[in-house]
Amino acid sequence: MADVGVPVSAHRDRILELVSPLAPVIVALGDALGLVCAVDVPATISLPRFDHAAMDGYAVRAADVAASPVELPVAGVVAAGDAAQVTLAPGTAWRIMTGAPVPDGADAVVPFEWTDRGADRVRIDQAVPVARHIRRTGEDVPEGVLAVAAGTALAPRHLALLAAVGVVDVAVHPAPRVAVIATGEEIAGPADLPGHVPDSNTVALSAAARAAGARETSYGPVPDDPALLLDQVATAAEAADLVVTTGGVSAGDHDVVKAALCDREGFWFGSVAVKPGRPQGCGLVIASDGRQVPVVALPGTPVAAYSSFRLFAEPALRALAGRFPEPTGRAVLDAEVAVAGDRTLVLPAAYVAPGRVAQLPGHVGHSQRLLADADVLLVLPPGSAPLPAGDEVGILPLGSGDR
Ligand SMILES: Nc1nc2c(c(=O)[nH]1)N[C@H]1C(S)=C(S)[C@@H](COP(=O)(O)OP(=O)(O)OC[C@H]3O[C@@H](n4cnc5c(N)ncnc54)[C@H](O)[C@@H]3O)O[C@H]1N2
Ligand code: MOO
Repeated sequence: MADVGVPVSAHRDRILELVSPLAPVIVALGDALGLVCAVDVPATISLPRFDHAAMDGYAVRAADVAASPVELPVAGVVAAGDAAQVTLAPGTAWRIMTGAPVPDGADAVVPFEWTDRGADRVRIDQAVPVARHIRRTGEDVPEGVLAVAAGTALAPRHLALLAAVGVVDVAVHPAPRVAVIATGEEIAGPADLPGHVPDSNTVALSAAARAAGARETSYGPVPDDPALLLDQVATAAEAADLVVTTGGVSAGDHDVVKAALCDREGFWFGSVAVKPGRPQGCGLVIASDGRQVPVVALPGTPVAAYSSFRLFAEPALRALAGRFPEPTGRAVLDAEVAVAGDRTLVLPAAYVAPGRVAQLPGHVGHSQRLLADADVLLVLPPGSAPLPAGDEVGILPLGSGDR
């Protein structure tokens, strides 16, 4: 009887042990989207940078307008961008624009709507409390205080905050470089030969790598020649942080990846208790600059290749990019689902309502059609009893367009 294999989590952990976050690089904010901040970043200037008006109106002393309506002489106009710091004499007002520095001595801004908008003198119809419509220096983020913490995956809102606190570049873990190598005589040979199979794995895994935030390069496909495969892996490792192969890992006479790498120190090939995707492998090769480059060897069967990429290669990419831990998606089953005995079962499913999923009908093991139609992959742990409707299960989201 076939070996059931090691649990999915054990194989993922074996791969994660081969991986550590890539050394930080400094990039301009404009190039940092999606990358993970490698260090705590403090504010280099306060936000706001100076006390400024939050409304167009008149800067006053609140005490001078307490008995409104009152009329005050207008000393002049301050606009956003004015460099000179002006002073408010008691019993006067400065006409002030949103974003302009508040004159020394002023402690409130009266919006235009509560005045007659006068130029030389202004009638103020309503009293304002001290501090009204003034944004104080550093009230959002004081200079020197943490703005974005190490480990943050930089989204547009983080980049905006960093820019606002005077940061122009940031130390990040770079996007990992992934090399994808498909294998197999039927993939590598001339397309017009009978028996040729289009290389869908290179397309799928390159795109999945990009969707996971990596930069991908594809090599091959490589025919069933172990020496050629070793060459290609070595070439790929020179310019990659992770090498992913597909095919050639099971028990056939021409299983080229296994044949080329299984005797290498530190490589493991064997069965993982998951359906699809049982035959798997992993290990490290050394690049000429001394870098240890992890190799994740996935099965060739296209649905198994894709789901195994999500289960085993994507966590490695996240770890290289400094992202921990893996987010775990959950959804509720809308209908009963049979499980796979002693293996984890990965099944294409669709949302029937927000947060509720159902297995796609017509599942026949390795359907690329169902994978394309699905919204999520259910990840159902080993077990014997079917999972009833209403159970919460783990999912790998597939998304619309981003996965
Ligand atoms: N005697 C056994 N046979 C098989 C076992 C086993 O345990 N004992 N495992 C089966 C399972 S499960 C899987 S999954 C496959 C995996 O085999 P390989 O990783 O060696 O993959 P290949 O044999 O190279 O290809 C399998 C299948 O996928 C097609 N393929 C491969 N690469 C691509 C590609 N780039 N694009 C599109 N399609 C691809 C290939 O033509 C084959 O049809 O082994 C089972 N056998
Ligand atoms: O385990 Mo394989 O990937 O099912 O066919």
